[in-house]
Amino acid sequence: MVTVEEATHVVLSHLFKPTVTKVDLNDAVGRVLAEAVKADRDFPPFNRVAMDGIAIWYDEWKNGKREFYIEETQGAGQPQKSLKDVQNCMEVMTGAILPEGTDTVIRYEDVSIQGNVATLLVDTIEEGQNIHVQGQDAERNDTLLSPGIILSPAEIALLASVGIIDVPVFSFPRTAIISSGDELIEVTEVPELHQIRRSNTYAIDAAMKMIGWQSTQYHIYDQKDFVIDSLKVIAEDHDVLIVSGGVSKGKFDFIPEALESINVKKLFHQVSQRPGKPFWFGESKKGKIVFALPGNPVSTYMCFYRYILPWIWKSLHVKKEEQYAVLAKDFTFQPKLTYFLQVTIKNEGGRLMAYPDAGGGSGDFANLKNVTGFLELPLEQSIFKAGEVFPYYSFR
Ligand SMILES: Nc1nc2c(c(=O)[nH]1)N[C@H]1C(S)=C(S)[C@@H](COP(=O)(O)OP(=O)(O)OC[C@H]3O[C@@H](n4cnc5c(N)ncnc54)[C@H](O)[C@@H]3O)O[C@H]1N2
Ligand code: MOO
Ligand SMILES: [Mg+2]
Repeated sequence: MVTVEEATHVVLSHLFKPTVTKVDLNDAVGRVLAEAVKADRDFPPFNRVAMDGIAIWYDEWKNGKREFYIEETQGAGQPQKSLKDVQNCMEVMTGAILPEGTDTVIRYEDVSIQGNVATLLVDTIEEGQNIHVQGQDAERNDTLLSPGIILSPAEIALLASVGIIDVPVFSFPRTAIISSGDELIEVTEVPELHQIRRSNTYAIDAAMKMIGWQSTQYHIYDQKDFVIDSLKVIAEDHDVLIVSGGVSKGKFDFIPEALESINVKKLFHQVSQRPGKPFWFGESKKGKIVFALPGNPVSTYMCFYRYILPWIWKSLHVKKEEQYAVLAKDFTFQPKLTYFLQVTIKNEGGRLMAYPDAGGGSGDFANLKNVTGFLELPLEQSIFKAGEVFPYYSFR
């Protein structure tokens, strides 16, 4: 048996090496950027007029000039124009390149225009005002985005602006989610009294889909040879196997043995945690990773969030901050195990308060809909006081 810390260390030392693939910019949100992106031009690429109005040469105003003859208009999308006489002005529109021979923009609200003459209505202006200066936000060749960023709408805008339509992203591993157990039937079937519809693989698949990770689902029955043959075949076509069930002490819990018989080396079996103690983890000679999660639905679910999610993020070079929350009510847990306490998070005055809602054990997956995640309560402690801060893992 290993501790949660040891298990975490082992899991995070056996990462998947992602390949780089290209996705269309329109499909890239939520994906993980695989290469650095540099500015192809300055940001902004020219001195950009930031207000609709007139552009003047500031020194003229400084020398007392308040009325300016309007030479012409510089619109957005027009090549740069030139002020012929510094005593004059040019009408300018937001988004236009600042005309040559001008250095200051005055808003329409601050001038009165009669015929071709603009007269200032304000007493003070500042040199260079209302201009978004070339290179102010970033310079050409500056690194705008680094690999390992999860692309949000903000990054999509940057990619668009530098002309990247085929976005290099890390690909997820080819992943199989495998349920095991003779009691489990298809969602579409009507169960006999002793049967239940399988739900774990759907939950895991859904959790994966939320981050853009696709998988294929399989089911295997509790016959040893069938388990061995099935796992062998499935392992051929996948980089990662996530198995649910069949890893404990039961007569029909063949998964660990079957995995070792197909040369998946056990890296640990059993973690001093609740739920999810029978968790088995291994790697094949070909570098295929196997997470064999305990079948109780809450165990499967929590092990996914506690181990597999951090594992995939680290594999894809994504840096995720650890989250913490404040226990909102006293709680006691005596066994010498790390306890994953289901909680509902409420933001109270900027503090994340975690309200315990432990549910009815690791078979009670109906409780998962009531909570937002879990607190990790350390093994060496058994009395947990309101106000103490613990690592928080979110389901949402
Ligand atoms: N003698 C012992 N018995 C058990 C121990 C132990 O240490 N000694 N550990 C218990 C713990 S903790 C857990 S967790 C379970 C883990 O069992 P398995 O991984 O072998 O899982 P199964 O036996 O196949 O199933 C357990 C339970 O979960 C239900 N299940 C499984 N898969 C699904 C699914 N896809 N959808 C919905 N429900 C599923 C299954 O029907 C069982 O009720 O072992 C304890 N026993
Ligand atoms: O881990 Mo078992 O996970 O308590 O049911
Ligand atoms: Mg079992």
